[in-house]
Amino acid sequence: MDLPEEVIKKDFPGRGNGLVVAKNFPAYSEIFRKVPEVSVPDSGYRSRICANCFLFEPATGDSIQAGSVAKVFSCGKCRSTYYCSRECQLQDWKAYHRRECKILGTLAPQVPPSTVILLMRILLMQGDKRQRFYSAMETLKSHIDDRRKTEDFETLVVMSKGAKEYSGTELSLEAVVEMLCKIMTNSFSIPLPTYDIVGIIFDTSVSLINHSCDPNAVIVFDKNMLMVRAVRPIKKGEEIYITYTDNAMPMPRRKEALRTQYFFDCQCTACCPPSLKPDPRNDFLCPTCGTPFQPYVTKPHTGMQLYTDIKECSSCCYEFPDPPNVVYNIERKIANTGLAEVFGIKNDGMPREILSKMKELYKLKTIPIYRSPFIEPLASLIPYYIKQADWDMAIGLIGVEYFLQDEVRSRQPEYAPVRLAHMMRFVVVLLYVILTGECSETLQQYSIDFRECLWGLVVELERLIPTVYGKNSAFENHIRENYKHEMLKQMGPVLARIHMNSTLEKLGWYKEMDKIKTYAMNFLDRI
Ligand SMILES: C[S@@+](CC[C@H](N)C(=O)[O-])C[C@H]1O[C@@H](n2cnc3c(N)ncnc32)[C@H](O)[C@@H]1O
Repeated sequence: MDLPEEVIKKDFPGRGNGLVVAKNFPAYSEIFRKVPEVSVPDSGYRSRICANCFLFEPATGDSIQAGSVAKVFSCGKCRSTYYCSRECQLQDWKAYHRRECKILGTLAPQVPPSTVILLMRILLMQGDKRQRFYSAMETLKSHIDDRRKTEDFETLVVMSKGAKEYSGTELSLEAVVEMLCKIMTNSFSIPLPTYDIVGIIFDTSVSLINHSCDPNAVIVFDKNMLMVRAVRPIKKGEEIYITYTDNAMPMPRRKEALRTQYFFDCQCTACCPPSLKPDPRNDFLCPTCGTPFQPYVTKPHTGMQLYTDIKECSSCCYEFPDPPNVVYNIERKIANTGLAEVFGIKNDGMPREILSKMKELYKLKTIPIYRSPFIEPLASLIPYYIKQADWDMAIGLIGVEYFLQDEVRSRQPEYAPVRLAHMMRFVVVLLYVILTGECSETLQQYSIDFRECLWGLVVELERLIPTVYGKNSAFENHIRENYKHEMLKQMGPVLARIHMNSTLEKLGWYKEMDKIKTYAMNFLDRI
């Protein structure tokens, strides 16, 4: 474990070790950065990403497209590990690959799950590196006894058996299972700026960061460089918190996810605030007047005491049917749609099904569109409609995401990495619409100047990316070189000068974006 001197490991009763800062960090500053100790590309991306530096070019808002990654080539021996350069290949060979290459070659064309490869990389470590890593791992939580009680435990044992056999480790199966449990508790996924998850990392210092649903820090990657960055000011002596779950979910669902995946009952300031703070993630709406209400009790509670008693709307005095089960009934309706479990489109019929279920819930007028369970399903529809080149739908959904959901889902929307990913996707879609000239009559009625919208989004992205990723990140360079320069070139010298020397306000960007917002709001009633 190697920590910079500004960060100190500290034991906290109830949550184990955590990291605190030894000096003040202003908002949007970098707390520390490092190349993670062990990283492995996700199986789905293995042949399209460099296993050493995770080189990518975020060319679309949704997934890596052929041609968007600098050309990678496979290791000539195992043919299942890819690199962008001989230098990367050599570095990875020295660090890990020389010990796993033969094993992967024997298994090819099958590739073990990335968690198993990661486990093998740890089992195959040797010498000083092994000693240092294993002793840093010792105190990390495995939750093995909790995991033993879960349905998935058998799968973990099978995966451990595989890794033990392939690696030929002298460790007992029990020790390997415990190691896998530590990986499950302490590894993090690698998101591209587009929010595609392309791999996992395990790092004995980064894994010490504890969770809060109201985090003060975020982990981002610039290629394979991991950065822990403050999203608000963090005072000397304060603990660093990131979020482990989908932070757009309402409190009971976040708590459930943390309990089942990380085995703790979250008592953070968002789950048990010292004073009653409105949190839009927990909003329900009065179906008559639309006033939000917050039904969850905010003291440490058991499942039984989760709701406060809601009898009538505090604003219009509408009497809710069936008190005190109001919220329970709404939550049951949400659960019945299955929408909360939708994280991607798996078959052709699914988009229509998702849309009709969203409509069903939207019509109840009791759950606001800006919160879960509308967020994930809506996000998964966007790439589908982009692929269909259905711009009416794509722009409508992106508009809802950008104007209505992002403002609420991220506490500091301007500085949330996911918000930037959505802006990037917005850019890509507008570009398609402009290039193809395909714009339906419905969209035309709004007289939107898509070029102006696109220009403003690119300028905003260029301004915001350094606050999240630091200066000169691959993402920032990509936006500048592939979008901004190109747009300026296309405008010609006169227009380019006007745009470069003017504010977005003067250029009328906000007015044009408002037209898309209006379109998105009307779109909600139309679908
Ligand atoms: C990635 S580890 C964080 C480091 C950990 N505290 C340790 O000592 O190894 C995740 C585990 O830490 C604990 N943890 C993290 N955040 C917590 C929190 N807010 N409250 C209680 N326990 C927490 C849980 O046991 C969780 O499974």
